[in-house]
Amino acid sequence: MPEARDATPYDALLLLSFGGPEGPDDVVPFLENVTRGRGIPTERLKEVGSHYFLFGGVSPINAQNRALLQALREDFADHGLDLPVYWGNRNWAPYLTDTLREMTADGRRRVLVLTTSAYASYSGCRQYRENLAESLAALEAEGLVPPRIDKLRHYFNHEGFVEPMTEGVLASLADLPDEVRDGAHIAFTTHSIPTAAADTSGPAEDHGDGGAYVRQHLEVARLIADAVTARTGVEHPWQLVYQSRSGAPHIPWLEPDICDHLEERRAAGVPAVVMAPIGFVSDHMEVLYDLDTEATARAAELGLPVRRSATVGADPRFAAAVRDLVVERAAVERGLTVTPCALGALGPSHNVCPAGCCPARNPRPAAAGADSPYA
Ligand SMILES: CC1=C(CCC(=O)O)c2cc3nc(cc4[nH]c(cc5[nH]c(cc1n2)c(C)c5CCC(=O)O)c(CCC(=O)O)c4C)C(CCC(=O)O)=C3C
Ligand SMILES: [Fe+2]
Repeated sequence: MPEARDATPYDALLLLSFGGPEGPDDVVPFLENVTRGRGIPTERLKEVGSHYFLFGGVSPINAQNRALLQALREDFADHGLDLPVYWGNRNWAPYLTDTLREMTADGRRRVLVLTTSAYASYSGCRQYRENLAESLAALEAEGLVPPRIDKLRHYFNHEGFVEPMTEGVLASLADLPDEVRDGAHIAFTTHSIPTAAADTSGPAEDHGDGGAYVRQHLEVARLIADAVTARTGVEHPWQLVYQSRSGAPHIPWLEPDICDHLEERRAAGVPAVVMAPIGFVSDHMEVLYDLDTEATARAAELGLPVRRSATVGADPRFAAAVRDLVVERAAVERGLTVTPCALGALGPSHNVCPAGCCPARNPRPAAAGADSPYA
């Protein structure tokens, strides 16, 4: 980790997230924003809308991003890192374009972006880069000169991301009844995506066989499982499984689904399961509905004790990891040699997405990468 608390040449950090509805009237317009031009069946949209209505039309994601924003500001202030932090979303207020307009008005010229997605994939990386390009184009059309934008590298294997989740799994195991704890299976979960998108995730050399998306998740699962064994002396069997599938049924998505997996593990005689949502940065709707509501009800029907472990959310260790990533990248941009933090075997992810990284089905301009039309 570079010692200097120096973010030069950057003059701001932008937290870029998904956004979510904040009341019943927001749900339908929010879903329209999410699904514009993506061909999601109406039935699926009604179903997902009902998940939000079950929680009063409020997604927890915005409150969680506000908490993360606060944790980042506190961490930066406590460690003498003088860098303002802004927040903008893809699908709901505060909208990315509005935030970038404000940053331009504040005189920010060199911005670093943190997305609330730790892994490579079209949905978790390039789509955010496309959103940035759209917003930059919109501001230019207003006659403004927006800042130059870079994106932080994927942080799935950063210790400040892995450690709080390891602790979460340990807490879930401790919370299980004594007689089933040592035999518990760990189901690491992430968002299902089309297998075609998984196979082309990450840079071209990672394509095929689930791509960088599956490989990065398998690595985080292994790191957590090994750390759990190191702490408890018990080797828990584990598997990477998927959740929150959408899209048309005839298109293959990553499987198995968590609910089918619970059923299959139950039939195999597993006494308990910890569901660890390593694919997500906070306890948003995917976690509260798909795991805490749907999968937990399925487990109850099966008579299978389950616990769901915590995501990193606004954990101070995650905020410290972001500071580390900012200082590291700033040093790289200044031409210094750094030792990036990366647990496990995959090594630190690239700083700049190469051309052809997580390609879109319908190519659109994307900022903050080697193929960016912006400086
Ligand atoms: C990889 C991935 C992440 C993790 C990385 C990241 O965090 O970015 C993620 C996160 C999230 N996804 C979210 C919500 C939704 N995702 C949808 C649809 C889709 N997600 C996809 C992938 C991902 N999604 C895909 C391939 C689709 C199909 C349509 C398309 O190709 O775009 C839909 C439409 C309805 C449906 O079909 O489910 C909704 C409402 C929320 C907000 C939750 C809240 O409100 O608390 C969050 C954090
Ligand atoms: Fe999603």
